[in-house]
Amino acid sequence: MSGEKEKTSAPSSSPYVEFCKGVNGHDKVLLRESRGSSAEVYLYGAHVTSWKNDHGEELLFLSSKAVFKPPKAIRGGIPICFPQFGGLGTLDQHGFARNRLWTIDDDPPPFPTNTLSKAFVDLILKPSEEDSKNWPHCFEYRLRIALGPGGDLMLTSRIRNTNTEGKPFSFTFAYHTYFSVSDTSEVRVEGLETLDYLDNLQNKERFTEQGDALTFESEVDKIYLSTPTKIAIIDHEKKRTFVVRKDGLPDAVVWNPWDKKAKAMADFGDDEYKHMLCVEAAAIEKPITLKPGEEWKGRLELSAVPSSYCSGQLDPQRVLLGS
Ligand SMILES: O=P(O)(O)OC[C@H]1O[C@@H](O)[C@H](O)[C@@H](O)[C@@H]1O
Repeated sequence: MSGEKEKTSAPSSSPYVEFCKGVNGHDKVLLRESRGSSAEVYLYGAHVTSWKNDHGEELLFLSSKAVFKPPKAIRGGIPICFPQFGGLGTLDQHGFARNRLWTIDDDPPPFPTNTLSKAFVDLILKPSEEDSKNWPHCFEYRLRIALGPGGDLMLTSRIRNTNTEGKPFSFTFAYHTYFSVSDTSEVRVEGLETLDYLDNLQNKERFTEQGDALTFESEVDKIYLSTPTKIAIIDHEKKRTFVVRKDGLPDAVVWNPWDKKAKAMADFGDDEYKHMLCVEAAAIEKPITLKPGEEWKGRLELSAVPSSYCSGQLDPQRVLLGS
């Protein structure tokens, strides 16, 4: 509009994207969609800590004991596990991306897909000197976090090998999503039944999931292999179904620490395991290998849809096919 001074300071806020301070003065980005849904992203870890629907209801679990202080990763939301999932390598558990300070990517390369979203932020991570000592590879990790007009949350990771000496590198990866649920014992996960999994509680031994949808009554820590691109988490008490859509991420981790492990974690409330479930879109069994100049893309799309589930009346195919 004429007469209005254009803001020159970067980054500049808009009705859709606001740059502000969060817990302990950490930089935070608020994404808002016109119908009322929102998300919060900390630059520390490129960590999504909140995702709310257009009624303002929180959809992600964030521990009341979460520590917003480096080098600890934030407990809850969506930590990024890169370049290593879990203890599968020489790095610290889940790699270093979740406890590094990311920066705003002001000039991201164009996105091939056309999104209608105006509420998005582009972040970038490049290795520090210390990272290069522990993991001697050059990379650029670009992450776009976007809220769709209907409130869907979309995370797109683009990781490029920028080694100049012709060296390839391999990594494992996960979007470690903590979903907020009314009661973990009442939740069902559909889309993983009959698949093979590695059980982290039994030395990563391989088993095949039997029977029906997954339900939970004790600690679970499983890596499901070659999973479908859609997984549903059905919370009948809340009458809500989360649909996880993923691309480039063949595996899916399901984790809940249950009571004993919950008590052993300093940044997790003793009873909080009753209200959370991690379903993590991942690439673990077959590490991703990139030659110099190559780029990998891994995309996660989360939606929360109202569901009127009554036990025994649900056709899993209908949830997964979205009809
Ligand atoms: O405490 P962290 O490092 O955030 O990890 C939490 C859990 O993350 C899960 O992804 C792993 O499968 C579990 O084994 C692990 O305990």
